[in-house]
Amino acid sequence: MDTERPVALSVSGVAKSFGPTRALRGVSFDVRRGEIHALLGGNGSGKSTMIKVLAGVHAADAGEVTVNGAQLAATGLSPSAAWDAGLRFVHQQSSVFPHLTVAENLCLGSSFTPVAGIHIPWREVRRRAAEVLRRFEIDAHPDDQVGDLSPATQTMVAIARALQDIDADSQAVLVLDEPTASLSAHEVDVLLASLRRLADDGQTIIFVTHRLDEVLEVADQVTVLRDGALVTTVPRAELDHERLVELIMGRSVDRLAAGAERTRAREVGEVLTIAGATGGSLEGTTVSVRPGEIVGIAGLLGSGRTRLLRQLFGEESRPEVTFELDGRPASFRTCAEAIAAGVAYVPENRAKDASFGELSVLENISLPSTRQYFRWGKLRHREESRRVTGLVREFLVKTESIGAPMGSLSGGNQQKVVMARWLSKNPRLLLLDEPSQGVDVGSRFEIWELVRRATEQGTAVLVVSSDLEELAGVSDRVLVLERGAIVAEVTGDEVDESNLERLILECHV
Ligand SMILES: Nc1ncnc2c1ncn2[C@@H]1O[C@H](COP(=O)(O)OP(=O)(O)OP(=O)(O)O)[C@@H](O)[C@H]1O
Repeated sequence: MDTERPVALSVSGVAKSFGPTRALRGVSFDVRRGEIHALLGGNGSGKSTMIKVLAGVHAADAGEVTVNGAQLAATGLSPSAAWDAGLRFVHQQSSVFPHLTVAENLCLGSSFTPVAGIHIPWREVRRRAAEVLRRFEIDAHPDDQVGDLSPATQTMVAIARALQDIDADSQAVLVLDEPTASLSAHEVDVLLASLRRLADDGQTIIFVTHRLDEVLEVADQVTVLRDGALVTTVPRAELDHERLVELIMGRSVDRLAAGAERTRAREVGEVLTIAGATGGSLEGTTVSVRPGEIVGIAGLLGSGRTRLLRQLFGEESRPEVTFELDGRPASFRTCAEAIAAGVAYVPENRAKDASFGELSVLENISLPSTRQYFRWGKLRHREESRRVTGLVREFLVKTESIGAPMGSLSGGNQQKVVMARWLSKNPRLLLLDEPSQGVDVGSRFEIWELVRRATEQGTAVLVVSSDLEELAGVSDRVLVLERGAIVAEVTGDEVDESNLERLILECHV
């Protein structure tokens, strides 16, 4: 990267505390025009806080932000001042309006203002939206309601919305908070290629990610935070995977190698059987999952992966598909029925579907287990606290205390709390949707170790992940889904990243 290029964004001495938590400790770094700058750090290291300070969501306690030469106090930056200075954001929680259509979302976020008086020129709004969708290769229709789209597609719409009016001359700084977290490999490629194109045209981009391969592929510069402090800003060319991990975690960490010592299903019999959901060469067959088995579910976005998990958890029904759990019919009508039968579900959108932001970490972990702490009509607080404290430690949750509200935890730490909640219940069937999303490189391995320990007790696991390296690494078998049907099964040595990628695309044709 050309160090002669002008500095587009300069962050200087930014500090922010939440009570006793020092989320940012005087962080400084520069981002040059036209570069892709990765902002990295472990869970709770301060990345989101930094972005929220830049966006004017949190007032910093100290520091300055200079955007294209205009100096702003980080202590008093408002959202409108950030916008006027040219900062654009796509936050972890999708920057979209779920109840509006794609066209309406794109229209609201653009400089295109319908000017025909009281009549909104819908045809023009839709035409424009269709063009943006095409440009960003988003598989959606202008009239689709955004809330009905998968989280991945919603993220794509949010990105398109932030980027649609930005051209090389506008000198905006685009900040993306984990834009690829729920995207499949193909979508990640599409997005990274678009970002590269934009940067080559002079667009400045900052992005946060836990996927280090992306950083090595696309970033020009890398800034690493640890415990709220700046570790370093370095050119990507000076880094490899191991060095990056060391910078982020402050120690080396084994790459996810869960496949190497996978626990084989030991018990005989089947925990789960699925009938009526097969197609292609598997049409008419029944799929089963044995105790202790980790079965991966692969497929393109919209192939029905999440839907299958939701059906199993009683959140959706499809009459032609039937399940049996331990030999008993298990087409649950409600989540309560599923939980009572020993099913646990960690959904993809944990903030919306699995967390109670106002409730404490303790309550979030204990909720489905509260009954076990009652003796003679009294809640045994001490026993509950002791157990939750142990889980928080085991799951590497970074929190001020177990009484802290869930909403005060960083995204990755909330994910760990949801995992702790369900794994501690020793479920018979564990459903995981993108379990490593937002979890840092140091915690992934440990989380999979905990899942593996559950499988040793006989828990059967169904896992959806867009990260095919991870899926191949952790799964005993992988089922490939296409249009809601299980169309292929990959076993043994065939369970490998490139094989899965090829098969998914072949099944899609
Ligand atoms: N609103 C808040 N109230 C209290 N503490 C907060 C709040 N927001 C963040 N924190 C704390 O500040 C620290 C930094 O959190 P932040 O969300 O910036 O981390 P992060 O690097 O984005 O993590 P992740 O990778 O998990 O998203 C954490 O200890 C977090 O618990």
